[in-house]
Amino acid sequence: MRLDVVTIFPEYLAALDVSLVGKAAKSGLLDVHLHDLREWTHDRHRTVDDTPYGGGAGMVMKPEPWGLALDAIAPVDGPAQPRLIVPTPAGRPFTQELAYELAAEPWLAFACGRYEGIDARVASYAGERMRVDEVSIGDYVLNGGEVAVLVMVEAVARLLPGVIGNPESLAEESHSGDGLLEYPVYTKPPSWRGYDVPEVLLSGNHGLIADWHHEESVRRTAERRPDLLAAWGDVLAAKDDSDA
Ligand SMILES: COc1ccc(Cn2ccc3ccc(-c4cc(N)[nH]n4)cc32)cc1
Repeated sequence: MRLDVVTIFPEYLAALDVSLVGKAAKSGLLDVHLHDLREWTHDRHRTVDDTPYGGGAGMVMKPEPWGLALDAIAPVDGPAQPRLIVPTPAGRPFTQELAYELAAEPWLAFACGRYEGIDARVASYAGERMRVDEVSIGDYVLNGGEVAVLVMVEAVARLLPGVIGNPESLAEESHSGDGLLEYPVYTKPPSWRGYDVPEVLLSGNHGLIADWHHEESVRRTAERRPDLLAAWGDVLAAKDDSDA
């Protein structure tokens, strides 16, 4: 997979060279290209923002540098186009499902906005030749898109074959598809500062352990994410109807 990231703070994305994503990049599973948006400015101050039409606080990122950046990275007459991901508080939710979808793409480009966002015409212009998704990583407000890109790149990269050591672990994770949160995990020692590992996990009885895992997942989901449990209940009800 090729990844292009355009930002006015390329140093923010240095984290992509670390750990899992860094390993994927070094092993050729990921081909990461970082770009400084100011490369595509031509005034003395390398200006990337201006005041918003319609008034309002803050500044908006000018469309011209973004248009030049997109044309340089993904030429109009090029053999392929990337899927463009634009982090924004006003975007569609980033979910594990979307992470799997993006992991199947051969080429992703990420546009990191700052200020109050990017001139809306940039997404329209890009949309003429590539799929554009405006994506939110959660209902809270960041100062820019860089952190959101780090989140999404990590969530996507770990799904690529060969990136993480134990692919089976992907199936058991929270949000991995059964709709429940992950059960609590333990390792040695069996007793630590007065806290003991649940007996069942030391029993070697795989059936009881599986039951305990499921019960703990349901308990945690009911406690922390009742919204997921409601959805899970609907799935079960639909399954019962179809089995009836
Ligand atoms: C109109 O309201 C605002 C508009 C933009 C901003 C700052 N900002 C600029 C670019 C940018 C990209 C992503 C995000 C973001 C994404 C999520 N889930 N939270 N925050 C924030 C971003 C603040 C507020």
